[in-house]
This record gives sequence, structure tokens and C-alpha cells, in this order.
Amino acid sequence: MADGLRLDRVRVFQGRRRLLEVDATVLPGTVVTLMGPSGSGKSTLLSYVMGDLAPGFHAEGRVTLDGRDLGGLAPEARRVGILYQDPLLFPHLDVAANLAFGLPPGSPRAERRAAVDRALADISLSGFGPRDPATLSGGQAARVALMRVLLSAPRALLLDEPFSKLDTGLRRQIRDLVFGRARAAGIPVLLVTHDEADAEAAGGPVIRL
Ligand SMILES: Nc1ncnc2c1ncn2[C@@H]1O[C@H](COP(=O)(O)OP(=O)(O)OP(=O)(O)O)[C@@H](O)[C@H]1O
Repeated sequence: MADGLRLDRVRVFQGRRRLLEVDATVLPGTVVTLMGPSGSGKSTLLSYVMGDLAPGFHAEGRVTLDGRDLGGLAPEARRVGILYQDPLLFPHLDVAANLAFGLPPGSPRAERRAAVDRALADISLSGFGPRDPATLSGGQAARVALMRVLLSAPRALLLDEPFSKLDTGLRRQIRDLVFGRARAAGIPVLLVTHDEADAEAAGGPVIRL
């Protein structure tokens, strides 16, 4: 049942202090944007959806993905992908291996290679496979990080201000790429941003905290 990502009265706490409460339905292939003041708990909410809350925080409320309660699932079983402001590529792996890391385990070698080559071509980085991630520009690294998460075939995607360090042209390009892919694949996307242009480009409902 593909009914998307649903946050049902989710409340996030730091110690005893409640940071936020959110109700949201993110339909497959659409983007819901979450905006709010700095420190209001948006990133912490995304950690809760990932199943990865830091010590000192807790949350209440139900999160379901395609009708399935994520509460009892380990983070890696949730099939939720996340992109952060910083691309966080593995420094000890080359670009191709970073991309291949996202692929489902056990797929044949030739298939993995082809998927990586296709992904590099899609982000105009053909030939960059053997490169050390440290030699990439910020925008190139952002594109690799985005493709890595898409190759992992997530059932939902969380975006934590992933465009905010990019210049305007690249920002638009990467934004269009991620929203376009999510729409085509029917992936629900929850976007955290401070940028009104991001919210507008997302084209979906905006929740203001
Ligand atoms: N590692 C941490 N240790 C202690 N407190 C933290 C930590 N990370 C965040 N906080 C606190 O938790 C609260 C929520 O932070 P969070 O990052 O979720 O907010 P946010 O809405 O995403 O903010 P921003 O828009 O600035 O990214 C804030 O009060 C913040 O100071």
C-alpha cells in the first residue's frame, strides 16, 4: 500500500521541553516543506523519522510509511534516505564506491558498474568514478551524495537543507533533479528549509512551525 509518509501528532522533546508538534501527510511523489525558526527541532524530527535520535531527545507519536509503523523498525530496515547540508561522502572510498555503497547489496558486479556509470552521467560527472571525494567541489560532492541516496532506492526521502550551501544555478539544478526523481519514482519527500524559493520549487504544502 503506497500511501506515503505520515506523521501522526509527532512531538519532539529535548529533555522535558517540547520542541515541536507536527501532523503531516506526504503523498508519494510529492514534497511537503517544513519551515520554522532555528532550534525549533526540525533536524531532530528528521532524526526521529530515521530512528536515530541523539541522547537527550525523545519523541512521541506515530510515523508510518506506506501504512507500516516505523516505530518498531531498526533504522536500516526503514528504507528512509536522508540528505544533509554537508554531503558526507566516505573519505576512504572513491566516488564510484561511494555511489555503489547505495546500491542494494548482492547485485551483480556488472550491474553495479553500469548503475554507477549511469548515475555519474546523470549528474554530468562521467569519468569521475576513480576520484577521491576530497578533490570534488562542493556542488560536485552534493550531486554525488544525492545520487548515492537515490541509488539506495529509498521509500521516503528526508532533506535537511541540502541546497543551502550551493550557489543559485546549482541549487536550482540539484533541486530539480531531486524533486524530479522523487516524483518519477513516487517517493514522498519531507524537506526542511529556510528558503522560500525552495518551498515554492517543491510545489507542495508548507508547514510553518
Ligand atoms: N548535539 C546536540 N546537543 C545538544 N543540543 C542539541 C544538539 N543538536 C541540537 N541541539 C538542540 O536541540 C534543539 C533542536 O535543534 P534542531 O537542530 O533539531 O533544530 P532545527 O529546527 O533543525 O534548527 P536549524 O534550523 O537551526 O537547523 C535546539 O535547541 C538545539 O540547540
